[in-house]
Amino acid sequence: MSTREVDLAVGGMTCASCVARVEKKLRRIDGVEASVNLATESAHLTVPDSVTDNELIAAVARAGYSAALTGPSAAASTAAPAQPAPPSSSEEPSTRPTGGAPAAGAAPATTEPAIARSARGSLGASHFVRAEDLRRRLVLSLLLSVPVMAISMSSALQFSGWQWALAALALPVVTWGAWPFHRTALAGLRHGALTMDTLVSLGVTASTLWSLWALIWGGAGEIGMRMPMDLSGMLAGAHAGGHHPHMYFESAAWVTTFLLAGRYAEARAKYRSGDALRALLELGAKEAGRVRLTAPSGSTDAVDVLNDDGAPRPGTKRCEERVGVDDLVAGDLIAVRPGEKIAVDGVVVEGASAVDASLLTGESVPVEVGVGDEVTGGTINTSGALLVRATRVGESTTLAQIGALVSAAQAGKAPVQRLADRISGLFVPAVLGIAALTLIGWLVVGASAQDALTASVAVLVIACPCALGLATPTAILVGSGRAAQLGVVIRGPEVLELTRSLDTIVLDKTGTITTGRMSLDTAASAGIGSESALQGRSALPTIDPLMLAGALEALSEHPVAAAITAAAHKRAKIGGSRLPGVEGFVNHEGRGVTGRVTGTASEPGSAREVAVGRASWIAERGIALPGHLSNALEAAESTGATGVVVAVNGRAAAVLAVRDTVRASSATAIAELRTLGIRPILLTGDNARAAAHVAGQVGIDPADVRAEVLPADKRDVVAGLQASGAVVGMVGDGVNDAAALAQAGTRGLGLAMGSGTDAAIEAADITLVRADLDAVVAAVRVSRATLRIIKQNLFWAFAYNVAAIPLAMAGMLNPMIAGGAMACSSVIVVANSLRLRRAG
Ligand SMILES: Nc1ncnc2c1ncn2[C@@H]1O[C@H](COP(=O)(O)OP(=O)(O)OP(=O)(O)O)[C@@H](O)[C@H]1O
Repeated sequence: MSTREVDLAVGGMTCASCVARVEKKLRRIDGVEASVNLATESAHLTVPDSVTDNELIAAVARAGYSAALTGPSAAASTAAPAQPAPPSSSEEPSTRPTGGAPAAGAAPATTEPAIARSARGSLGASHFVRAEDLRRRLVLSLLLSVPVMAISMSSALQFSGWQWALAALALPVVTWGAWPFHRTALAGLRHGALTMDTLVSLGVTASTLWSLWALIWGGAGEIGMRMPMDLSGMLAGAHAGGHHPHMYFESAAWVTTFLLAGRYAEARAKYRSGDALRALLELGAKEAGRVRLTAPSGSTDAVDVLNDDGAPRPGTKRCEERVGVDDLVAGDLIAVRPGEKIAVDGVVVEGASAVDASLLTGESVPVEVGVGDEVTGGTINTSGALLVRATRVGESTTLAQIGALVSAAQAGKAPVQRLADRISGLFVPAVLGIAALTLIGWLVVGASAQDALTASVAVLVIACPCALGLATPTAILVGSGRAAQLGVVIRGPEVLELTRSLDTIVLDKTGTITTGRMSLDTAASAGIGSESALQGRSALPTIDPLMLAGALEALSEHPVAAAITAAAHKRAKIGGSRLPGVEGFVNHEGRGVTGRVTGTASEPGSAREVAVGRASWIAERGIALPGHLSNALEAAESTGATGVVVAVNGRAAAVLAVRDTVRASSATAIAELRTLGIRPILLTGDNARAAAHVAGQVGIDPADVRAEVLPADKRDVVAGLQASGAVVGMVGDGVNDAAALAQAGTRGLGLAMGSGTDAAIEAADITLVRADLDAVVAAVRVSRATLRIIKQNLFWAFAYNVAAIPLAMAGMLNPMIAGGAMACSSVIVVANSLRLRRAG
């Protein structure tokens, strides 16, 4: 059965039991897997293709909540949201066909750009509107509740007819102020759902109705009557006796006010914790200069206007127009001026410049790009003008994918949270039962109806485990938002849990501890002619091994290869020649490259078998290293360089030393990992001497260096450490690290450098947007802090409910104190989670 993923925005959920209810309804549809998140008000679903979006939306509606589609849908014709799109998406819907049937009527078609747009526009908007609404209700409730409390508590203020004034002041609070609770309670009840709001609404309604009864029929409304209320009376709650039944307007009003305060704090936290994600998405360009080409013949067909490598043909007319990024498609040509942000992921087809990717990767040095180089959306073109052909636009750009990863992390649920959801799903009926038992129990032992009702109202109000529902999501929201701010993208909340027990971190060398940008150290190399010697000659008697190696390495993507090719190109330029051609190129992963280098203009017809790679592999091929080359290799490696051997026609011809620089932050980051109780291990495919040199520079124990490990064996090193009981985190960047990253993820964590290859990022649990080991420390710190906060939050929520219910049953808790204390626990939980904004 083929399935698809769907994301819904779910409106109206207020408590953990709402979450349980929506999940239950969705899961009732055959084959549907649902994960609903209260904090992000969203649902992530895996559904069989046979189930339409409308069925899903209807299921949520049946549970008493609203739903609208926000994420991918296969069926464009059924993808219209159940409610009109929020007014924030003022732009007209995209009209570009997406391959699906056009959406019927005026409903906005959910084309990919439309989704991207709505994700950006509505992110946090609903939280903001909700927070504003709650703020208005809170302010009015507070203004009215203060005099209600003052009059109730001080007999000096109890003027003639004060009871009626009290009722007049309290009624707007318990009706309009508490409306958010009543509304969701009623919506739930229509479908037989008992949620946390049912409890709150019941508590407030019961105390209000009781008070109205007392006022009108019970004699409490008698003009001139006074009703002192002191602290002991409040604490004694149900036992505060008197000639007339008590009124509880002040309780109802303050319960509402406290709860509104808690909900307001929560809505604000949700809005603010989305800030980091909004900031990330804001990084993207909003507009771009799209270039339309017209051939002299008037044709605009690609074949007529573009040459083979995608650059405009000479003589074509260019016309540039400013368009929104949502209107771009892959294949569009985009002009990027100096200082402008690049709007898409693409390939440079014309021009050269330096691109500043610091926003995305934290790498402060701009990278030189020229024709054929890839550029990433969100980076800034600093110097020259570029013409870029878009390869990925909108949702598929690197930037959008990072954003999607962050929101997926926020929408997923940690195992601890599932537990909290399940518990609260059972909690409501249990509490209603306890409240009923309390009422009956007190009546049976002969208490007055007033005492019995007060105790049972206290149970209802105290039991609302709103704090329980907030404990995990708020911590994850704030924690993963904070992590994103620090350049750490966490794939899912379960990842947070894993960092707790992390005790070993395996660090790849090239590109992780070092920058991964290598250059040839000509002084340390041997067997290649010096440049000054070359300049005087027109043609070489025998072609230089560096040129042969450079020609071959031009076809490899390894950092070592890039360094050799760059040096060979430079030398070719000086000599006024070009790199020779190559046939039969083979890449031997983690070892080197081989191929046949064909003749140059000066030596037509000659061809040489060339191998470039690590010395041990060259030796395995039966090629011995003469003494002077062997000395050169040793000398280069002992200073931390990577030495590779060039063999021509079965004989070692040269040793090339390439050098990489250790990242400035690596040593301090490794020291900090140690203070976090994590043992750093260096894992590299490079030679043992270079590895030991780097380990010495950054402070890794020589015993913890694993060098000359082939890519396939890197996984085994991680597995071996795991077998010895270690919980391993692996940090890597290359394709050769992907398997080890995935292995680490089975019982620990895989962390990929954001500057690394897609394969590494795909395999990792955490992506470090900042190419710095500092980010690893930040990831561990934030994750540990988040987990600690989740546990504290759960403790507060549980301890509070468990301890308070018996008190309320015993009639020792006045409903007002119960409501206040409960709101406090929600505020404690939210405030506790907000502490994560400074974590890391
Ligand atoms: N294209 C290549 N040209 C020359 N030598 C190569 C090439 N590819 C690999 N090698 C040799 O094999 C060694 C191991 O390569 P591998 O890709 O496994 O690790 P690495 O990238 O150097 O280091 P790390 O494992 O720290 O990322 C390199 O140090 C180099 O000596």
